[in-house]
Amino acid sequence: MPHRPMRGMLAGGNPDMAKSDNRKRGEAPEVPRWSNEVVGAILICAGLIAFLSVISYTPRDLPSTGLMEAFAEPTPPGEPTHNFIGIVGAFLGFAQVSLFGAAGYIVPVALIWFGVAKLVFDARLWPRTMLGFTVLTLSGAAFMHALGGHADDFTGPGGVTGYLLAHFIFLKLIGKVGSLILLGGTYLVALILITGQRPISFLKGCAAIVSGWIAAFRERRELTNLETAKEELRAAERERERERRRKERETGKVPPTAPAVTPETPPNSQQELPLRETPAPQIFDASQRRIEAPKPGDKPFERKSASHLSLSTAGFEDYDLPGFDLLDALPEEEAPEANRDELLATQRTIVETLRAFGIEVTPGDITRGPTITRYEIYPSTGLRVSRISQLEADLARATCAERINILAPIPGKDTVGIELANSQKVSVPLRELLQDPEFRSAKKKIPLALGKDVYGKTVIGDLAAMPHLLVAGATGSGKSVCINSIIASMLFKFGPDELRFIMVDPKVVEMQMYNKLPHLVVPVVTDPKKVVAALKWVVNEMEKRYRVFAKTGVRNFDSFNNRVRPEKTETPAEETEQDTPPWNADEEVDMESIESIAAALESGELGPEADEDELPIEEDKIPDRYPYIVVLIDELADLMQTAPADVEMCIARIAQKARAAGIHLIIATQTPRADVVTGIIKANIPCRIAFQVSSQLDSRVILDTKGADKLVGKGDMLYLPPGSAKLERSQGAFVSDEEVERLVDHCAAQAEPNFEVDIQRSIDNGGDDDDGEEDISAADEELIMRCIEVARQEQKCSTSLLQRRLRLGYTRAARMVDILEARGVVGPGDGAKPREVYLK
Ligand SMILES: Nc1ncnc2c1ncn2[C@@H]1O[C@H](COP(=O)(O)OP(=O)(O)OP(=O)(O)O)[C@@H](O)[C@H]1O
Repeated sequence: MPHRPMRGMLAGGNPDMAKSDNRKRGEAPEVPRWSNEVVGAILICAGLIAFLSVISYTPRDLPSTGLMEAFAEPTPPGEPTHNFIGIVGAFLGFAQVSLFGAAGYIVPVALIWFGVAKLVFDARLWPRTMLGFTVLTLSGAAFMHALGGHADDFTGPGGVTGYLLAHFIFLKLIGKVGSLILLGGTYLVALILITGQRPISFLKGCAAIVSGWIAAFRERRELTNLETAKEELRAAERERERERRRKERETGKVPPTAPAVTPETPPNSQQELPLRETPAPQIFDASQRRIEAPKPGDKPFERKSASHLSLSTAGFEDYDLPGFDLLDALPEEEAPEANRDELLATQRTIVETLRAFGIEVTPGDITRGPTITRYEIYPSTGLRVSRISQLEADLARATCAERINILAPIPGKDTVGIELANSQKVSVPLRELLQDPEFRSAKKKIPLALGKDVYGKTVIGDLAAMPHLLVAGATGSGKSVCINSIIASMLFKFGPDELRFIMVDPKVVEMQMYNKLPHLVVPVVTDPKKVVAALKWVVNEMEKRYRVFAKTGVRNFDSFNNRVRPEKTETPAEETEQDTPPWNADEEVDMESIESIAAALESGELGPEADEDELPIEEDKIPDRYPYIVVLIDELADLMQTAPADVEMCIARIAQKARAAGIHLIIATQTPRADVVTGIIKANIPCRIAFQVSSQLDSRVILDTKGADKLVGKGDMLYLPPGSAKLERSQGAFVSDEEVERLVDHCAAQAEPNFEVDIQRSIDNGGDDDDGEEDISAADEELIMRCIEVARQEQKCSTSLLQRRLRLGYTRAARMVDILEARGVVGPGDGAKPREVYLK
């Protein structure tokens, strides 16, 4: 019944109130009474007369005699009356205007309002509405007077009423501003009482309508532009076709009588756009295994011969690398094959949904990976691929997918990919990846079995090339499993003499099972306060390695380990250096590490270059080979809470320079916030793995782009390989805790944990290699003297000052400052301020 709300509004200002009013009157049907209609008609007529009188009122229509003389304006003789209602209208208009001023218009509106209510809706004259109109008229008149400022003149814009109310009450009591606020408010309240409408909702509604119009207008304009562009494209194609046929006719290929066929396409329709010629779609099931089972006792890697390792195997000669048997056997049964009909049905749904939105596409290949299936589509010519991405939510609804990811386009391809999670996931056991020839390839120095991509290709990273890795994802997304696979990958290839771990685990639970590993340099570090010390030790170790490289004339870790070693007992070192090339001539030249060492020498990182004696590396202390050092940090957030500046600085220093020294960092976090994974850390760790995160913002923190928020969890990951901007989506390798335990037990049975007591002490002491003044060499002593001289001259001392003046590396300069403090030459540190010098 359309009249009900209107009736409610007219009668009581509120439709609900009108209804309740009806209910109160009982169940009997309401019979309109003739008196209501008569009263209604009279009120409407009176209202119209009053309204027309007031809108056409002019004082020139008033008679300029008698009482009216004071109010009338002179009229040229013979001029007709202006008022629509004649002389009566002139008087009526005068009455309304002089009584209520500008608010005089409200009176006829009220009369018409009540008239319509009575006549059309048979409503009662609801007292609240009458009260509303009265308040509206009075407050309107008083407001106009207060606004007009005619303090003692009742011919002002508020009429007599406005004058009396405003002048004698409001302006006197609350001044002009107060009156305007109060009267304006009262006016608004009266309007709400009458109409039952809330002005804010009303304005909001209006704004929504206007913004809807604007959006529709924009969309129409965009569509028009698109159609114009397409039409131009089609015209150009037609023109080319005509030209081609003309040429063919001229060269005689087509008989001149043959009619020239022009592909006429009706304009303005996406559907009629030429669809591209595309290869026939195919279905690939990449989730199936293609690896043959290894023979019992097979290993991914065999230990290198003792002769090759020279002296480096001390204590680990009999170390036996783990074999495949330590991992669970791959299930005999293959994963269920993809259901072709189901895949084709989903593809049809995708194509039809897009078509329903006016986007014409051709279906392409379907690839079923272990976790997701990728449906490729070929967009028609001239279609903006971003239009497909905009329909993400609609495609998710149509395919009933929980999460959907649209690659528009698939990097390196001319198709758009729509990725949907499989109803049945196929796990990727670590063993399957280790059996892959790529894992055993000699090209990868530190192979890491990461997972399998949607095309079934194994994703094997090389930590030596990365050279550092950031792994991030929400809790439960598969991070720990990934870290375990990474550690296991390394354990399968390296003995404790070839690779050592420093594991940092502030959460205490994740890495405890590795405490037995003979590969550990020190037991798993769990105290966040000691982590900085451990990292500082790594920085020192890195710088020490660089000094050794400089001393032996090699450029990097590989050259050092593969160099021809001097016969210590027979040949003096100098002669050997002359006789043998410093590095293997067949090796590729690593310009980066050369530059890195040159820069390190330049900046004094490797100690003052002029004086060879100052290098605290003695020939007989140079080891035969260095092991890789892999620093694993599980939960960066905990460390960043304890000592953000130190941790960030150490990570940045290691990340910048450690590659050529054979030191690599793997950092994991479940808190991908910008204050944890800071810009400095990200800039230095370009290689990343992201597991599922909760928001696009988190994804951007890890990968600098969205995508990780669209992952489906449990090992579904995005991998940003080194030197590439192309993210690879894959299913992470799965290794169970039992498998890891078996692997660790195997390694532990081969060799005792060989913790470095000195390093542990250094970490306990705060990260310096030298614990105290006792270890200061003669060369150091001379340097200390030079530092004291600088401090005395400058009457201030800081690490950066010593770095600058004596061309020292940071660690060395910081150590000098500590020694000067211990000797009482300089005062204690005070933030960034230089220290006080006691020696005057
Ligand atoms: N690659 C994978 N394949 C199959 N299932 C996986 C994989 N990775 C993880 N899962 C499943 O997800 C669960 C959670 O994984 P995981 O413990 O690695 O998460 P997490 O991100 O480390 O969480 P937390 O930070 O709480 O430790 C595992 O118990 C396992 O069932």
